[in-house]
Amino acid sequence: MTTLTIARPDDWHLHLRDGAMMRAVLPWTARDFARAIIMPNLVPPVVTGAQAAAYRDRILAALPDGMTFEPLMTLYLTEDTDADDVAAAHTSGLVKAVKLYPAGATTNSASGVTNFDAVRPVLERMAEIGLPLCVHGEVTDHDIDIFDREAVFIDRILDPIRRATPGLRVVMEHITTSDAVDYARAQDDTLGATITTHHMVINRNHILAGGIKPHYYCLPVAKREEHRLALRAAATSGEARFFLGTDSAPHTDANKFLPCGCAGCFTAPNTLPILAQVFEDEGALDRLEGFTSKHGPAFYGLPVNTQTLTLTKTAPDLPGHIDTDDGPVTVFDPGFDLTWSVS
Ligand SMILES: NC(=O)N[C@@H](CC(=O)O)C(=O)O
Ligand SMILES: [Zn+2]
Ligand SMILES: [Zn+2]
Repeated sequence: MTTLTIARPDDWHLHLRDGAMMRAVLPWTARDFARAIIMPNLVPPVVTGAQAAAYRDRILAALPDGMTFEPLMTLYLTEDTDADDVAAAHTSGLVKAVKLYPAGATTNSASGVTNFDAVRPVLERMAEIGLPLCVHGEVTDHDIDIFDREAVFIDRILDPIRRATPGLRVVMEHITTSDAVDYARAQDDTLGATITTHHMVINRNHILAGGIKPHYYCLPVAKREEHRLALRAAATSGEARFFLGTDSAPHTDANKFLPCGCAGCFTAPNTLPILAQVFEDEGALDRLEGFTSKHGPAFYGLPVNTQTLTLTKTAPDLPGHIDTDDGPVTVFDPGFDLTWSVS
């Protein structure tokens, strides 16, 4: 196969940041994706409907002329979140999901949730109105090994929340383990799971063996090879519960190369060429469209994009880094030559 035309993809988990960083990264997403679920972990976080509306306006104002892109806004769940404000933001069509960060789990999660009982009223309201909860699924307990934090979160937090809140639609974001794949497969269609580009490509050796590679450090951290293989199998399986959320999370190189460097891989520019390669290697190119363009809209109850995107079998011309007014940002290096380009 030398060309592949698919419904235009969406990204169901994206960090666009704000200001200079947003201006630099937004065109790379808008180039290949029609819509994206926009993560609310700004500083300060996007907590209220009014803040989400203002952020949406800033995104649209930063979109270059001639490009179209629809930001799907989310609210950052805190223990003080007002259920009425959430419901109003949903009813108006502004907000498509609420994001749960366990406090301290990841970048800019300090305002997240520590006491999960405190957010019960909001979760119950969300179940009533059909508003999905997107979850960063890691516990933050210091006595839990960082490689086990996702599996422990499923048992201790996620499953109890789902049992206590029947009907709540939940997206397990950026899953990294076979435990998460197995859990997702055992649930009904109120549960979806996003898989990133980079977690299908790297395992923990890529980060740690032969010298530390800050550009491969993200959260949840990449796990053993058996988990990477489980994620690739899930993504390429054609099962509707699994869909693309790149978690493209730009940080300047200066912020990656610190004694305490930031977590995140910047994959917006080359996600589609990488995914085409992964799906081709797995003999599943015919399932790429489901993963990038159909399963996500079905979960969120949105139409599939009517525009299309065509991939052709030629090496893409993509930058190794992009320049921003805050400094350079390195693009995720998959470690193999790309053979598919977006035409
Ligand atoms: N994935 C990451 O490693 N980082 C994300 C936060 C997140 O999605 O957890 C970020 O905002 O930088
Ligand atoms: Zn996260
Ligand atoms: Zn993220």
